[in-house]
Amino acid sequence: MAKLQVAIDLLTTKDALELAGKVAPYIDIIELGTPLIKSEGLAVITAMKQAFPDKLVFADFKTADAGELEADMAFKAGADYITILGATGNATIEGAVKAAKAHGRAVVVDTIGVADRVKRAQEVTALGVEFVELHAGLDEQAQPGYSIQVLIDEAARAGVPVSIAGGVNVKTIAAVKQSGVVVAVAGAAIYGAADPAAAAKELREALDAA
Ligand SMILES: O=C([C@H](O)CO)[C@H](O)[C@H](O)COP(=O)(O)O
Repeated sequence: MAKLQVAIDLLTTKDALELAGKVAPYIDIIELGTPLIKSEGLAVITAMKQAFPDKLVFADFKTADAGELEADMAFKAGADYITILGATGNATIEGAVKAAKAHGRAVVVDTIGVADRVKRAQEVTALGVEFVELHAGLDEQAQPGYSIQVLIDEAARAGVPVSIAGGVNVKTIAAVKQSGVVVAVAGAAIYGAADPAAAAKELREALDAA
């Protein structure tokens, strides 16, 4: 069963906790977006895990160096997952995996900036990461002609555990699931909705039905 991850790209702990409270019944993983962590620091991770101990908390660090140190910081704060950039060297990913093993947690590799996402996903899976996020970030999504279909096609041929992030919504989530992902990530489709709880419920139902 594919998991549903809400990406919270809000800027305050208060707003993030409020959103999580609305959508928690429908989601498996709570992602604290990179701007949120930069704005609020490690304390937002601790606050979220304390408020939702039964949810998996995903710290979107997008680490590019000092993998073991940053992963240790995220896990000590309460994160279940940390993201490391796939565009960085293997040593950074291996360091984060070492910290994850020490804490009993997991590393996710984010493919932002990677030219061949499928090849890199296969390479880093061999290093011990939990899954790879095939990701078109907010700036890439804003480019003319962007389509999530490229990520869906890549997921279908990856042959390793992947998630998709970058425009997942109620229209695309069935195709996202059918591509074989282990996690579907939805940010703006939930936090940008007039009724985030209703949006999360609709996504949950569409994901489970696909
Ligand atoms: O990870 C993200 C981005 O880099 C900013 O932190 C987004 O949360 C992720 O791309 C989700 O995107 P949308 O579902 O398209 O909002």
